[in-house]
Amino acid sequence: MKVAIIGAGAMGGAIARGLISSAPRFITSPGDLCAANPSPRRLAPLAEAGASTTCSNIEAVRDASLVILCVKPWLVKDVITEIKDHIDYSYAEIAVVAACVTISDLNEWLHKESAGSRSPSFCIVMPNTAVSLCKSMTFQVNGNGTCPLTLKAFGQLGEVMVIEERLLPAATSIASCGIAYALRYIRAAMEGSVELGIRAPLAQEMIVQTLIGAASLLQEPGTHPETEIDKVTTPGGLTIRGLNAMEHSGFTSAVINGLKASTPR
Ligand SMILES: NC(=O)C1=CN([C@@H]2O[C@H](COP(=O)(O)OP(=O)(O)OC[C@H]3O[C@@H](n4cnc5c(N)ncnc54)[C@H](OP(=O)(O)O)[C@@H]3O)[C@@H](O)[C@H]2O)C=CC1
Ligand SMILES: O=C(O)[C@@H]1CCC=N1
Repeated sequence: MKVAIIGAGAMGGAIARGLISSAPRFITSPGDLCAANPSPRRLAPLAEAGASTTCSNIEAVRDASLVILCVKPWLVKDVITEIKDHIDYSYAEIAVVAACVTISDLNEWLHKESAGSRSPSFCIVMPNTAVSLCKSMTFQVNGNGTCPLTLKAFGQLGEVMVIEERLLPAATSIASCGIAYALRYIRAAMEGSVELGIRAPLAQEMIVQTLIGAASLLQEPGTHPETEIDKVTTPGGLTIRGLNAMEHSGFTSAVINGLKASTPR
């Protein structure tokens, strides 16, 4: 089965690396993947990993069963116009990875006279950059049909939730942008650690393991962040002083404001 990735930038490249590393679970071998990008420099590492690469979007989508479109949102319409006549709507699925496009936009852009009234199977997919390590939180909004190939592909690349379109803006902010917010917390904690005399690489190791622990605690059934925080905060102790100082600096408000600011309208 051929998978085409159109746009091999940050996200397309990460998806390609994730699919290659998870072979043979979705693609049988790296050669089943064809990545297209205008500048060859993005393609070189994928070619080295065994994927087929091309600067022609049309060549990439020919005979593909799954087309994953990963270009900037404002290019989606033009790229669809370029490739749609070369995609066989009778079997191919189209997964569009782009913020701020809607199912209604895609319905209109994907329509082609030659297909009569046949609509392609398509969906919007919103992963985060951890797809490259198969640890993404990905959302899928189906436009037409259930898009089982897309679900299976992204299921190899982490967790997938099929959601309603109305939830996608918030979900994008929480997880696709949110991975950057989590990383910014880590950077902030590293800066604090350096001020406290810990070298940055050692601080990074300490903080990352602490966050893995925190996330793992919350993966246990029936728990909640505040329940776990209560276990840490000795009355009159150290942690509550730190938490209160963070709140005086607006920690919770900063996070809420950030999530709201990055929710597409
Ligand atoms: N980055 C992220 O974490 C996330 C991104 N997204 C979505 O993914 C999409 C891609 O974003 P991102 O990967 O960050 O952006 P990038 O700019 O990193 O990648 C876009 C790629 O598309 C290529 N490109 C430009 N024009 C065309 C074209 N006509 N045909 C084929 N490829 C083309 C670019 O090539 P060149 O560099 O040669 O111009 C570039 O490699 C966006 O719509 C974004 O909303 C969604 C979730 C998370
Ligand atoms: O910042 C952005 O617009 C893209 C979409 C979600 C994550 N990155």
